[in-house]
Amino acid sequence: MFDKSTWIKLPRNVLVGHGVLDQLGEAVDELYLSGRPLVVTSPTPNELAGDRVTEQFAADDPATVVVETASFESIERVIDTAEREDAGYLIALGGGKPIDIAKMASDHLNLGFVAVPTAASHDGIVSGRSSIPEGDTRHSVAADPPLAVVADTEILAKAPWELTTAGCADIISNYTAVKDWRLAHRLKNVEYSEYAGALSELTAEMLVDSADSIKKGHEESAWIVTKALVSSGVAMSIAGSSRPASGAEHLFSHQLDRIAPGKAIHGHQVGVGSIITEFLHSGEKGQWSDIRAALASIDAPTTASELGVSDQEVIEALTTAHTIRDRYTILGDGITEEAAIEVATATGVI
Ligand SMILES: NC(=O)C1=CN([C@@H]2O[C@H](COP(=O)(O)OP(=O)(O)OC[C@H]3O[C@@H](n4cnc5c(N)ncnc54)[C@H](OP(=O)(O)O)[C@@H]3O)[C@@H](O)[C@H]2O)C=CC1
Ligand SMILES: O=C(CO)COP(=O)(O)O
Ligand SMILES: [Zn+2]
Repeated sequence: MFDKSTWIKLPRNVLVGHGVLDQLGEAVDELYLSGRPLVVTSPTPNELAGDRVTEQFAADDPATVVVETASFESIERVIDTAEREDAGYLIALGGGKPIDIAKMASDHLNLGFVAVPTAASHDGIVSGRSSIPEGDTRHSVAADPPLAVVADTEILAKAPWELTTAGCADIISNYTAVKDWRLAHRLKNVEYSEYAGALSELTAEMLVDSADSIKKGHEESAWIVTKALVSSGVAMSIAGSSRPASGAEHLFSHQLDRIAPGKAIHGHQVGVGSIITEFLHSGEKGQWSDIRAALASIDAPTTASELGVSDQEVIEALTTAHTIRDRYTILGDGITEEAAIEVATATGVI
């Protein structure tokens, strides 16, 4: 008997381009949401665009909640505020932090949400996953993706350049994420989607091919990167997991978040992780130097010192990354300190 089935959840409206923030109200109207919107944002995005968002919903008496950390406490706060303010739907305005928090809160509340990214810093903008740290672990939780995404390249282009290069690096890391996924499929029978894997790789390839056009101060860069982030998020939605965009390079990054908190941003850490894990996959003659060159060409860090972390922190993150979650990768059940030092040295990361 044929017993396969799939359920792919995707946004209904995706607007990317110059000035599209002013079409947010129109994009939301088309979703037939009702009631009062609750804007979930963080301090800087709220200052930059909070008023431009709320004024489009003036007739519906919008409320705002400002969160500062990506944590389960922040999610609780948003849930409490939404209940107290009797919100009908949520609008996430900001980087990955408010978007992930709104995604989880809306899932809990059974309310729709709309994403308005102010930084092209990672591919969680569109995905049906939230990534929240808790103690010694990190939860990648399934949660419905946004009903609409409104990504204004004028705003994204004015965000700190590092946030855009982080988004590029998050996409470049798809190469190794897909290798890890295929490995886990072969060795551990993890379910693999050819379509999601191919889309994820194609997204990375297209970004690398456009690397010459990705330059500080050019709105075109925000356009290229945001389209790639959307495409990568769609790959995750098709897969029903973050596997197409998160392998051992992400485990390494999640560990660095714990070992050296606040020193480097997500996309930059996964980029450096990708150089290392590509070397582990394919050895000295593999494509690790192509990944390093692609990262360098868009101004993303390629070494521990450019990340602002110590060599020892890199080694600790590499040797412990496999413990952070149950996700089989090229790190297997862990690599030794000697192996970590060797690969980090051979790739010039330390
Ligand atoms: N769901 C998923 O699939 C994924 C989720 N993530 C998660 O996303 C988070 C990382 O995303 P990231 O975007 O870096 O995190 P943040 O939302 O913390 O944003 C990074 C920084 O940029 C600031 N910022 C945002 N927009 C602008 C702007 N336009 N101009 C100036 N500053 C701005 C923020 O300000 P302020 O401090 O005021 O907020 C913050 O300091 C992590 O929690 C990570 O786990 C990452 C990848 C994928
Ligand atoms: O960062 C991500 C994809 O780029 C999400 O991955 P995680 O599931 O590892 O949090
Ligand atoms: Zn990522």
